[in-house]
Amino acid sequence: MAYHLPNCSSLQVISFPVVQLHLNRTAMRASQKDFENAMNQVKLLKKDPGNEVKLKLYSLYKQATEGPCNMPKPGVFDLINKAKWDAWNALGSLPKETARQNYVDLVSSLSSSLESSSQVEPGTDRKSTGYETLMVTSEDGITKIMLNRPTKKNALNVEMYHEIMHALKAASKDDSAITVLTGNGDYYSSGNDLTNFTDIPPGGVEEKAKNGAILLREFVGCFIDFPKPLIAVVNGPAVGISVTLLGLFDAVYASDRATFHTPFSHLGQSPEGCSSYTFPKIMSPAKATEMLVFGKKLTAGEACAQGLVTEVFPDSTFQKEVWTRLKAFAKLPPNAMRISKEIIRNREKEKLHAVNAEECSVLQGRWLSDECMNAVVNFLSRKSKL
Ligand SMILES: CCCCC/C=C/C(=O)SCCNC(=O)CCNC(=O)[C@H](O)C(C)(C)COP(=O)(O)OP(=O)(O)OC[C@H]1O[C@@H](n2cnc3c(N)ncnc32)[C@H](O)[C@@H]1OP(=O)(O)O
Repeated sequence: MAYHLPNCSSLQVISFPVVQLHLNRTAMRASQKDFENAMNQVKLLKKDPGNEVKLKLYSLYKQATEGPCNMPKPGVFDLINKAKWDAWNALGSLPKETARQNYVDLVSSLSSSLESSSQVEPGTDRKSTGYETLMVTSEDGITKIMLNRPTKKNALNVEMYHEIMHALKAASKDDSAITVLTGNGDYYSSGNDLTNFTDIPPGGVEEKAKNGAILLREFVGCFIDFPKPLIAVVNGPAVGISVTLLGLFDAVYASDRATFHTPFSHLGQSPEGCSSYTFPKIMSPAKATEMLVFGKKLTAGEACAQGLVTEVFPDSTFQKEVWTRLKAFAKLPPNAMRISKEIIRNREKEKLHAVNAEECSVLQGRWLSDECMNAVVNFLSRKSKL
């Protein structure tokens, strides 16, 4: 069974074997017809039901067709197969007939809740921007880069990292005066997409970690080098790399609903986005340690008091107030703003690139640690959240 498909989301990674297995089964029994109908319905679902549900479907399918889990437990690094094994094994000695019935019931509930959904899938207008994971617009002198995976809390998958770099490079050359990064939906961003860890290349986890470090270094480098005023409009909670990068922005406006959380130790990881350098400078070494080492989550007000956030607005008026202000900023002479940013930031650039390189190298090692692997497995098998 192929568990890793190049350039596929984790959702496909898990759903594919389920569908393939379904197609291979031909044995007929009394309620086999309903079961087969349900298998076909799964393939027709228009909206992705999410990994948790797909693991449930997988486990029920296996239990219904093969009985209790009889496979050896996959290794800790084999994330997808381990999550699937855990789900199947958790069904214990559930009888085959019950599993089959539960599978049919689950598919039926999914069909009614997902098929009838009139909610427009976010990103449907992506053809107008050419991006899969972003909405990029340019008007009133402002290029707005909006993270657009709201159903995933705007988690940054590999494609999004590349698209943000592309959008920043384009914005640095377009005729807008300022550039804004914000999020679509209730989150600003939940940080690195933890399913990025599941697509292991032929060179194994070492190659995966090396590629991740190269990508991260290039990604953060784009923020260090960005030449125009760069403003974050933090519309909701921010996690991980979406928080650390804020130290490289020129202004950060936040809704009072936003929170700022960098749970690196909880994830067996270490700081990135130059935060090991910018945060102690912005908020003092001790306050930076509380955030980056102990994972203390800050409210928007606290982040403002620490200097990470420029100003906080009530959520009810956030968008109106912030965009009015940004439109006024965007009318200022663009060359003067660019030159002033340069004089404020340029003497730090070399240092920031060196910090970025060091952080990426340390993280490369962290990604290979048991602490990190276990945290990712726990999230993917839904044993833990932040
Ligand atoms: C290569 C460069 C690497 C750079 C290094 C970066 C490091 C970091 O950014 S570390 C921070 C990583 N982020 C996290 O650990 C957050 C993990 N997510 C959560 O703990 C929770 O999802 C939450 C607290 C952010 C939100 O909880 P809740 O409101 O209960 O919503 P759900 O958990 O149901 O989430 C909805 C949907 O979104 C998926 N999702 C959310 N965050 C992530 C994520 N970071 N990675 C992958 N997927 C994420 C979640 O799985 C749900 O999906 P479905 O189950 O398919 O509905």
